[in-house]
Amino acid sequence: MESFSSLTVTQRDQILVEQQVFNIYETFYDMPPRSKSLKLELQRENHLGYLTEGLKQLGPAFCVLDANRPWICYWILHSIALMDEFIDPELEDNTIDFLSRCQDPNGGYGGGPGQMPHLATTYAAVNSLVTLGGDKALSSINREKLYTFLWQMKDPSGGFRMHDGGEIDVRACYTAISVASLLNILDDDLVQNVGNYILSCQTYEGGIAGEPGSEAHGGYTFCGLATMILINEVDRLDLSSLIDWVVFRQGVEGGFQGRTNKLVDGCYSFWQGGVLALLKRLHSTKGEKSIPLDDGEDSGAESPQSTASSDATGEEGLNEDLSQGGSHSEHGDQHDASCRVNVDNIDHNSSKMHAKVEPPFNSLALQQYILLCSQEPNGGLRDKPGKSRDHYHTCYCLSGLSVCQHSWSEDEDSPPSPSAVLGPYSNLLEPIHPLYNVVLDRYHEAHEFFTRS
Ligand SMILES: CC(C)=CCC/C(C)=C/CC/C(C)=C/COP(=O)(O)OP(=O)(O)O
Ligand SMILES: [Zn+2]
Repeated sequence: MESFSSLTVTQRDQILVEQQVFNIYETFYDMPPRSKSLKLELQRENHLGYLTEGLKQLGPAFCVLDANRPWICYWILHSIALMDEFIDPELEDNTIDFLSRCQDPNGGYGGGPGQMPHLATTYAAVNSLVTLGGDKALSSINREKLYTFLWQMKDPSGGFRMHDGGEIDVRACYTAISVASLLNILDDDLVQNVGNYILSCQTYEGGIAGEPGSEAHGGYTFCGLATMILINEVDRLDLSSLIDWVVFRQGVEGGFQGRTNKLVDGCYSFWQGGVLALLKRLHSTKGEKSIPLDDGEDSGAESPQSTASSDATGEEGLNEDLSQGGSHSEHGDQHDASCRVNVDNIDHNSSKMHAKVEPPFNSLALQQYILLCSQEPNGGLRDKPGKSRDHYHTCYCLSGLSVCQHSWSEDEDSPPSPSAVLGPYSNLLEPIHPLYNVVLDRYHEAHEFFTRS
């Protein structure tokens, strides 16, 4: 990690970088000989073409039985939004109508029209509509019925089921809490005991598993950490071992693996990179509020819990407390409200607002993996060379790229410095809200809409 951290990638170094990555692939994965036409440039036009074609296929002519169509909408729409592009108004209207037909009359969204509502497709549909933005999309969500659906999915143990009679896991907790937070319908009843469930899934390795007793995995670690932040109970996790676990998931190729001893994969650029972005924001927020980090001295600062409760509705953007999501006061007694977060592994020097924070992983090496190994020059992104592109990997590779570019700026209100962006500066994507993975300005619009309506 040390020698990777000291790498600087300039135009002059580009050929060396390509050689390095492809030597690794030839050696370890027996990939085809290195291509001469590799570029560190994001192939925006080609990605846009691939994504727009995919969205058109969801229209009335779509006849394949598929239980994932709101996901396909989200992966495509979010990827397009990350590139600061828009779809044409007719396609937008068709997409809103299509998602409305996936909405169950009793609340929540199914995988297609007439299918039973499911938490994962509900999350995907809501994020899609937030990404489209505008009154028609946002007001198409029946929030009252959606709340009823979320409540029906709540298990007496505290966790959530993915669907009626379905499995209880960390994904279900995240999708339920994320949707409720984004739509401003999160309350103490939904939050009750979720924290205990997530806590029971943190493993001896430090990452979070899908269910108690399973193996820590990047996807679930993102879901678990984001949920704990949204319900304002993040201090209950062992954040020190969590960050250790996630930074050691970056491989020599620059990409992240999802779990110990598995291959790197482009989609973990977001699941693992997003965890690091959340921890960074959490740390900055705590720094801004002078919460003691590691010295054991009482600064007289408010506890994270009391701070978040008082801020619950009035905050804005990434400078807001990441735990703005809901009402938490009744459950504050479930854990020690004065407990201190041991986040000293994140950055020893950043108790000051806007202190420069170096990423605790090699951000340029990850961008290099995304651009050189995951990017298909003809459009779309993939797990790794030798695999085919798909909309899921396109979405999460681009989300991970955005997180790399934006999350470690000195001043979060200004664009990142060119040194944070690998390749031409035109590679810069839109910033996201890391708790929901929607583009930040779309989040702001939705936040404003659901606060007033
Ligand atoms: C919001 C939401 C629904 C999030 C889902 C999070 C997510 C990606 C969970 C991971 C699921 C999982 C165990 C994959 C392992 O697949 P694998 O064995 O094929 O891959 P691996 O070898 O990389 O572990
Ligand atoms: Zn993947």
